[in-house]
Amino acid sequence: MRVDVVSIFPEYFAPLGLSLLGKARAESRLELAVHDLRTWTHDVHRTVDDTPYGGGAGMVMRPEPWGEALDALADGRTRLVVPAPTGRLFTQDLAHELAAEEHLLFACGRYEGIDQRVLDHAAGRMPVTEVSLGDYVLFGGEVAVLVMLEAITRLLPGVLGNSASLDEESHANGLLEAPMYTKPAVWRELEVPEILRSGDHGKIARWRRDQALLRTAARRPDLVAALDPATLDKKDRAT
Ligand SMILES: NC(=O)c1ccno1
Repeated sequence: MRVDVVSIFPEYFAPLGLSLLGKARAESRLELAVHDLRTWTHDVHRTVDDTPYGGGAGMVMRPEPWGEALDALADGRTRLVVPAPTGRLFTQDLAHELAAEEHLLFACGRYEGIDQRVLDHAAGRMPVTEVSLGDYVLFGGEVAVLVMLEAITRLLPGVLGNSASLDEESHANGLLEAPMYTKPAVWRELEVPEILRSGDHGKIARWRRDQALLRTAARRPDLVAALDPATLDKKDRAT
């Protein structure tokens, strides 16, 4: 997978050299390049914004630099992703969808956002997806791209040491995962649930499934409501 990120604050992406993301890059599972939008400005002040038509507070990012940036970076494989509060909610399903793309081009808006014509013009030549991390507003798209990149690249083959983790974690099956424990068996008088130390893998699996259902029902009833009934067995229904 190739990823290009365009921002007026490319330094936000320095952490991308760390941890698994850095490993994915080092092992060529991920080609990543970060670009300064001002590269595509031509005035002495390297202007990227101006006042909004129709009035209103703040500034809007001008279309010209973005147009030139997309001209330079997009090709026939590109999917443009624009982090914005107005976007489609970012979920594990969307992370999987984006992880299957050949080329992701992230456009980090700032101020009040990017002139709408940039997205409209881009939509004539590539898929464009505005994506929101949630119902809140950030200073810009950079932090949202960091979050999305971590969620996406950990799904790429070979990036996680043990890909089985992907099958058991939260949202892998529509539920939150069960609580996890490790040694010592007793810590500050708190014991690891006996069932987890029983060695009975069938009972352990059932306990974890029950805990996942109970935890999800308590914290995210919306996820329970969205479950496909066909994925629930009789024991699930009894939980
Ligand atoms: N909610 C978001 O994802 C977002 C992106 C930029 N500002 O807010």
